[in-house]
Amino acid sequence: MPNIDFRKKISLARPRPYGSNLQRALESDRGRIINSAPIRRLQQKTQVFPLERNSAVRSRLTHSMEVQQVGRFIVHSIYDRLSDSEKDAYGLSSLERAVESLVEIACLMHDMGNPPFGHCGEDAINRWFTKHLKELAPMQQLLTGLSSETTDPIIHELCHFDGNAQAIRLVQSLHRFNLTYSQAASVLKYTRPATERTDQVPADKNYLTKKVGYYITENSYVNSLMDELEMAKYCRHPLSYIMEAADDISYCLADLEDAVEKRILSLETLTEHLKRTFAELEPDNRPIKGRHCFDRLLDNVYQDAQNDEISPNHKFFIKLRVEMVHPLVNHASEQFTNNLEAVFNGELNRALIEDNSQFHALAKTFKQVAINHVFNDPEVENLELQGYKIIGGLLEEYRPLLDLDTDTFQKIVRGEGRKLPVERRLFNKLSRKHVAAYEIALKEEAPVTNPTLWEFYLRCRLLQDYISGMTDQFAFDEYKTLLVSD
Ligand SMILES: Nc1nc2c(ncn2[C@H]2C[C@H](O)[C@@H](COP(=O)(O)OP(=O)(O)OP(=O)(O)O)O2)c(=O)[nH]1
Ligand SMILES: [Mg+2]
Repeated sequence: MPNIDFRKKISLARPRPYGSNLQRALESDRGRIINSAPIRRLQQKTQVFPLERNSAVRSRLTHSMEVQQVGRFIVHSIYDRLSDSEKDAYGLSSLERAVESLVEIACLMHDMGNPPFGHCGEDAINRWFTKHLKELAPMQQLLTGLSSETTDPIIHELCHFDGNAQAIRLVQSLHRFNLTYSQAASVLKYTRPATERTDQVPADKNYLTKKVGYYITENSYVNSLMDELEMAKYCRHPLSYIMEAADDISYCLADLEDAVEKRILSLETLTEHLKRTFAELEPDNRPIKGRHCFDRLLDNVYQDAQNDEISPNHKFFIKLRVEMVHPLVNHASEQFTNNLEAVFNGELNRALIEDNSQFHALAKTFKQVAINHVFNDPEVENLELQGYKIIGGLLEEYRPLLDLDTDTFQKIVRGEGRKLPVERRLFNKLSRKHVAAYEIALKEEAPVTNPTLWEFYLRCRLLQDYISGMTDQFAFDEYKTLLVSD
């Protein structure tokens, strides 16, 4: 019998403990997240289409609500799969409500740290830092005085901004939500510190560490969380697999629905692309467990939709979702229970639905069609180029703050920057919350021995906090404002 007890992974423990009732503790986690500004900001952040005005097209918020629904469905499906004696044996019997709540809120939170303009926003921040970090005056000085062993990890981290790591930073350092460790761990998809490169990680953990998981500023928080929940190095919390599967299942269909809504694809061309892509991945075109084969299923969905006089597009996706979500959710839950020990230990080195099965091919088909026929649409790419320009342009505008030496910057922080009119005004535009996090981190014990390097690192993080916290529209407006005043 494997040594699995989910009560070790789902508990009341949190940084500042209180209360003794798990359900109440999780209700409080829900309340804090649902009522938080980072969640509200998701309504104006890109899922796929930057600066989208059509509100029928998904934003990060509406996407996250759909992920929440799929996550909940997977939890129910897992519970349906387990017998009472298995639930008892794994410590899951009395935890169904807790698991459901943890997964739902993890799903709602999963993109909380994403910057404006989606993927290209992350990339734009990293491009700017990769290109300019070593040119900034304090960094130039540090590079001449310190060994590369000291500076390389910091440089690596600052050039790898990541939405997932930023979410953990929001939870702990920027908002101090004091969530249960179980809730926070459910969103922690990767547990590689951002100071480490991928080639420093064991090969059997390559998937679990493919992206950075957390920054140095959250290092001690993540260490406590991992200790508390008995998570081994580079391993995950079991519930994060469910959140990840829910995200994968949700967006693979939704991105295509949005593309049809935006008339990037018609139903006819979409159907053809889907058939062709699936045939390349699964040439034998076997029936999907308990259903028709994919081609026939698509034809049926398409024909049915044509009979709808009001909205064939809407009907097409309702039917397609019914046909696809059920098998994919079943598959995710089956993978969860079939690999229970590896999932419990957080060492399953892949996503639940990525197992080279027919279901994996289905999800891959949808994603591939989006990559080949949606993400490269000229309108999308033009908007993304604007996104790059806006993020890069904003960082360039704020660059004077990063070129100051520590003492001069500290003067501005203390309100003594009269002789630095531009820098002082730029500083005043930053969020007070972000500045407070910078000041608090400076007062606490530094995980980096050189105080100048640590201060400069925190200042870069402050700028990344500010830029990544913007919505698409705010970033655009801010860029226009600063450009006009140039
Ligand atoms: N416009 C556009 N959207 C993309 C591209 N690649 C992926 N997407 C969309 C597909 C999904 O709706 C969404 C997934 O975004 P995330 O940033 O959350 O990435 P994912 O969850 O796959 O990875 P991660 O959370 O970083 O492990 O972004 C792209 O090249 N262009
Ligand atoms: Mg994501």
